[in-house]
Amino acid sequence: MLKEEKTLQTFVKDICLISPRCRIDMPDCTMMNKNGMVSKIQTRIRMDPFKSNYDVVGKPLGRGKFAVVKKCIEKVTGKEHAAKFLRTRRKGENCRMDIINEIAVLESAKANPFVISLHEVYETTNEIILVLECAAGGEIFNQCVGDNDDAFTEKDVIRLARQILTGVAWLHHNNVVHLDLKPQNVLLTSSRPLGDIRIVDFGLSRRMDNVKEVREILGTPEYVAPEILNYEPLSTATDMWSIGVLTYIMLTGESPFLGDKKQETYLNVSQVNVDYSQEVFEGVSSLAIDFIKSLLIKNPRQRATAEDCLKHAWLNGHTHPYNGHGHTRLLPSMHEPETSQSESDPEPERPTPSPELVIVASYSLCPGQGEIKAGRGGAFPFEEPLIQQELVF
Ligand SMILES: Nc1ncnc2c1ncn2[C@@H]1O[C@H](COP(=O)(O)OP(=O)(O)OP(=O)(O)O)[C@@H](O)[C@H]1O
Repeated sequence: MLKEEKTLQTFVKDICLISPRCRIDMPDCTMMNKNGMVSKIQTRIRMDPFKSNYDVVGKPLGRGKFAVVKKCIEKVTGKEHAAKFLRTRRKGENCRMDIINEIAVLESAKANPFVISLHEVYETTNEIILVLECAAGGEIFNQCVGDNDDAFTEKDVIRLARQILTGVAWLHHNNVVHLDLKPQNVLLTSSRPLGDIRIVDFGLSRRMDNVKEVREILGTPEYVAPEILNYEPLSTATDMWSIGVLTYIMLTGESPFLGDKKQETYLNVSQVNVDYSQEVFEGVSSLAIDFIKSLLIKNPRQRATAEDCLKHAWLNGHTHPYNGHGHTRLLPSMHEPETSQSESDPEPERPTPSPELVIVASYSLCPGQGEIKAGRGGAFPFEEPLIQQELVF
């Protein structure tokens, strides 16, 4: 057995034994509001100028809707980090508490080897800066849409999926749900040689303990589970759906539910309209397909949990041989997204389009940042997260 697998197995065993060592530092319940957001952090927020302590280098590592992430070097140590600059005001509202919640989740997951680690926090008049471990290999998204030489082999996907599941099992065991797992939020410590995964972006995360029910409209259309569209309670199973989608994309390079219109995407999700054909899964083992099928199930209660998944035969050395290419898929060429934005600014806020679907009461969208092939032919832009609109308890 490989050393890394051994470590993973020990780690998973710890989780399964509900080891007290694995439990995250539980914040006082009074520090948690009723929608599962944590409002108390332990990290000291620094008010001295970030730039006195760090040099920002190169072009941005990535952008989100309200954040830009830049590589920086800590002056004292010479160590590389990723600084996430988050605007505190969004659409005219003070969103500081959302950022505090993100910090709290990162803090509490510091013992989780597959969650990005938080080094320091700074605050200025308009933004909060999270100084994070730098995941130099970038998003797994890039390798999902990369050409054949960059594409993951099934063996790669097995190793990465085990890491994602181990990280997520840990979160779930500690009552944390991520709610925005997608190929842009799973990073690599290095791309060549292929490194280890780091889960990022806990901006939508919630704690499920001491919360009766969380029903929110959030997530990214292609990855959201049917219960989100149906406005039903969210749970750890909601993340498991996204892992099913993520695995499908890593193995095939295709997004299983993506349609050419948002309505079509939503319909595909709510009808669990998935293409498991030979054509899409050329050279992929039947166990891999069986694994995905255990996750893309409409009823959240019937979906495999992260711990179930880690015991699945596909992740435990029972794969069938790969195709002759040693790659999981043959990808069409895909172009990089164009950007005319200045490097230092986060994406500008876009006007909220009018609602397009009855089942999702209202949501806002911003343009895609990349492209991936839709499950049913054609390349369509990735869609950005739905913005939470309403909470019901
Ligand atoms: N620690 C890191 N190391 C390297 N790159 C990173 C790191 N954190 C984030 N990135 C890059 O920046 C991008 C945006 O980061 P992140 O998803 O955390 O921002 P966000 O504003 O919360 O995003 P969203 O709008 O999707 O919620 C990521 O997709 C990734 O490409």
